[in-house]
Amino acid sequence: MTFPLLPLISSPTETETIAKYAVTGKVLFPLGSVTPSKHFVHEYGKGAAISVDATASSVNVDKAVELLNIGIKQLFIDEADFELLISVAGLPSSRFVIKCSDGASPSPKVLESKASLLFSEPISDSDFIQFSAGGNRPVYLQSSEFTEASAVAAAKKGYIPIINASQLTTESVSCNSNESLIPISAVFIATLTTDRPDGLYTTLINGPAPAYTALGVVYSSKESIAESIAVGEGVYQSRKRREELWYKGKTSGATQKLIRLERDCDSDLVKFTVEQKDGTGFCHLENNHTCFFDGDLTESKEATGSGLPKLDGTLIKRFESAPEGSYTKRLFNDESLLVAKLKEELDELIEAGKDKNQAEVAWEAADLLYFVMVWCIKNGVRLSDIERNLDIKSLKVTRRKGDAKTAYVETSSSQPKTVEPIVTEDLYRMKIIDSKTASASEIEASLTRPVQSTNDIMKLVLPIIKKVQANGDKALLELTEKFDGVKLEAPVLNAPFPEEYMQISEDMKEAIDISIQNIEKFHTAQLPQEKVMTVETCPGVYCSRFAKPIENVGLYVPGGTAVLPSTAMMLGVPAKVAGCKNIVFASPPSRSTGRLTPEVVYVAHKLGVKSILMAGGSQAITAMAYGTESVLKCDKILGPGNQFVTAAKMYVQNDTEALCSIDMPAGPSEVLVVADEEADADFVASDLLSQAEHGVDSQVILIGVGLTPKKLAEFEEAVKRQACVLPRREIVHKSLAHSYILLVDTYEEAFELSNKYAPEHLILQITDAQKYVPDYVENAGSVFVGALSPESCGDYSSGTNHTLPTYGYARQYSGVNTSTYLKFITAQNVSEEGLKSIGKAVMTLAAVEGLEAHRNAVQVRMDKLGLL
Ligand SMILES: NC(=O)c1ccc[n+]([C@@H]2O[C@H](COP(=O)([O-])OP(=O)(O)OC[C@H]3O[C@@H](n4cnc5c(N)ncnc54)[C@H](O)[C@@H]3O)[C@@H](O)[C@H]2O)c1
Ligand SMILES: N[C@H](CO)Cc1c[nH]c[nH+]1
Repeated sequence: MTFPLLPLISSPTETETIAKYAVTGKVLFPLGSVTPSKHFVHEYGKGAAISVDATASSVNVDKAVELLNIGIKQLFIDEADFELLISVAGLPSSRFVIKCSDGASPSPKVLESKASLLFSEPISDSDFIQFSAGGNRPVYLQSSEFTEASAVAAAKKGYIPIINASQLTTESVSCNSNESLIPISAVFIATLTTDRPDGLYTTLINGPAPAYTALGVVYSSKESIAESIAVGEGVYQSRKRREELWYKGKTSGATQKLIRLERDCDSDLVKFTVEQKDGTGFCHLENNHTCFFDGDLTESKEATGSGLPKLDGTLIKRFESAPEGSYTKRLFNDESLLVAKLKEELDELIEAGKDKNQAEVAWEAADLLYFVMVWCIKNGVRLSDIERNLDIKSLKVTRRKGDAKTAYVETSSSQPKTVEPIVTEDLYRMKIIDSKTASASEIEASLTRPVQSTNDIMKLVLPIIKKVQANGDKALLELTEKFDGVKLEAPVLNAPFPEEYMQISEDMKEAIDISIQNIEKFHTAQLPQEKVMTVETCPGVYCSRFAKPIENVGLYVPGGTAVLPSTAMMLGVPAKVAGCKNIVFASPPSRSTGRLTPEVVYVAHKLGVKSILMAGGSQAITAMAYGTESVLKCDKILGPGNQFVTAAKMYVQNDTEALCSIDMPAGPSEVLVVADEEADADFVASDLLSQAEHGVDSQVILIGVGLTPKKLAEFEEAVKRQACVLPRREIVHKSLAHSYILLVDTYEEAFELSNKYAPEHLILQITDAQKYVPDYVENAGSVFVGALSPESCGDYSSGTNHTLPTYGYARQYSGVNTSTYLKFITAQNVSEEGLKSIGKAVMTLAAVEGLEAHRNAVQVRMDKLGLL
């Protein structure tokens, strides 16, 4: 446990005060005094953890993220802000201290979280035990009226008192010249216990970062601890002479600077972190830095620890006085040599990794780290500085994308071009590309979907396909357990489906019924107008075409990150309208219930589905394509899904053994919204977000036509405002990171870009939107015309289908429709008159192809009829 006191320091500029109380390991600044900057914690922390008190004025999500991202350990907030910052924005609760209202218990949500608590009055002992979760959760007590007695009493009870630094002193009780000040040593000592007969505290002495070497074990008394804090040095208690304090190094010169003071979990062991005076060790044996070392006569006292800390210690000595002619000295003096070595070693490390040779990677990494450390020491940076930066970075709550800068990206013609990585810290910001100033390649890159490497996915999917082909139902059960965490007895649920599997509310039934009705109406209208379409192409030649449903269809209803009963309707209704004989659903069971989504089962029941395969991903597609003991082999597989689903669909449609076709590659959802100055920012934002929330690989594009900067800002603000309160904001944040706003001057330009992108959904929130449809739309899965036509209507209830081509396939594919479930068969009936009309033409063409039997098939008939 750390020091049982948190000093409140009025400003980060009070560097002396911070240094004085850094022994506690933590400081608290008021929000108003903090101007966040990249190196804030490094510059102002003096090695202590910095927290910020924002209870006086509430913080918004952006500010909280900014503070946490620069390495602020904890943010003190009012309980009223818990909902927005933690429940809604999803920031990690462990990074907050919640100020609870006087006299009221913290809400159950707060108590279920990992947040620390702050009270302004002591609470009852039983509440303390409950709220602190038996001592696991830090509980702070803040009061401007603390006296030494009340601060000590609070610390003894287990609180961490927060006391203004102006009320504190590092002087010991006996020397405290100002009695109104509270000695921090008194608070620390009050919490200690000991079961030693001499009343002393066993004390562990540790070196500082980066080695944190245990130097030795000594003993402390209350007096020695108070004195150590007062003089800022290592002072301990001599066991032989109780009246004497042991000022470490007083005679030998091996003094210690006190860095940090802590106690262990049951407060009977004290830990001092100290820095030995340069060139000295702790152990009485001359060449030993620490007592836990065999020592040898050549060992230098400073080069402590092993690995990087040892290298750090050695290099700093070499930097100060490297022997002439040593390689390290040469490196320190010859910068171009050092830079060349850094690059050379990095290349060698990369090469070693390509060969997957572990011993060689470790070897080369050690070389590289050596040169990196030389570079850092030359620039005045120690290993402990680097480690501190790593620790600060580990406190970030949002990260940059981590893409390499363009100069470091290997480009090959097969790779889509990328634009500069998005390096904004803003959570819900889309990158803006102004077509007037952006290069053609930047515009093109903004219209490029996140790359999905088919090869990489195929490597994962192929073993699954093979497994299901070889082991059928057994493989399905294993894979469902592996990927969906559900252990099933059997992989298929056959109709009639048990009532208990479709328990849904009346409201839900009504919503499904209305939607099915509309989808059915629209898809029935798509059936061929006549049963048989016949054309007399020339006298006596009757050509006709009629449609027949595909007999067995397998419909995939996604169920990974969201349950999509709407997709069950979109796929099932047209199958029923087309007249498919056997309709099979496949959908992964829910992790939490281990069952199918009841709404999906209800839809299946309403549409007369034959069976439901309780599996997802590529295993479900394989089972439907090839069939298993209990899964019917399907002639066509339809439905959207993630990359594993899409990859498996692509595979089976190319395998003649499967004899199976697919609807289209329908992958991650996407939308392109065209909006002008008249558009309602809230409508536009809601449409963008409704697709961004589908999955992290979803992409949304906004094309702004003739927007003023004010309007653009309104759009951005609306996106941010709506996004931060969405339950799936984590997904939204990730998909917005590869989404763009493109600015153009004219509607024509907007449609040109949109047609190039070929979006799954195109939403037109522009003046007179209907005027542009259909003439301006060349490529799109489905179009939503006008401000009052949100895409959600098409997703669920208007009647159009939501299974649509993504990834630019709208250039050549249509969305799912009734004819997707039909095959069209042609027929002809040729009369004598017909043979007269075309017989000679057929014979002439057959002859030129050298296909005599073809020619003869006409000739024998015409001969018998006497037509030749
Ligand atoms: N284009 C459209 O018309 C349309 C319509 C609706 C949904 N969608 C899209 O469908 C997708 C649904 O994806 P989803 O993931 O939520 O559900 P999903 O049902 O497609 O995939 C979930 C399955 O993936 C498999 N899986 C997960 N991790 C795996 C791994 N590491 N290796 C192998 N298999 C693994 C599991 O079997 C799991 O059951 C989303 O991208 C959404 O945007 C598209
Ligand atoms: N927008 C998705 C098609 O890309 C379909 C869907 C289902 N549920 C909600 N939306």
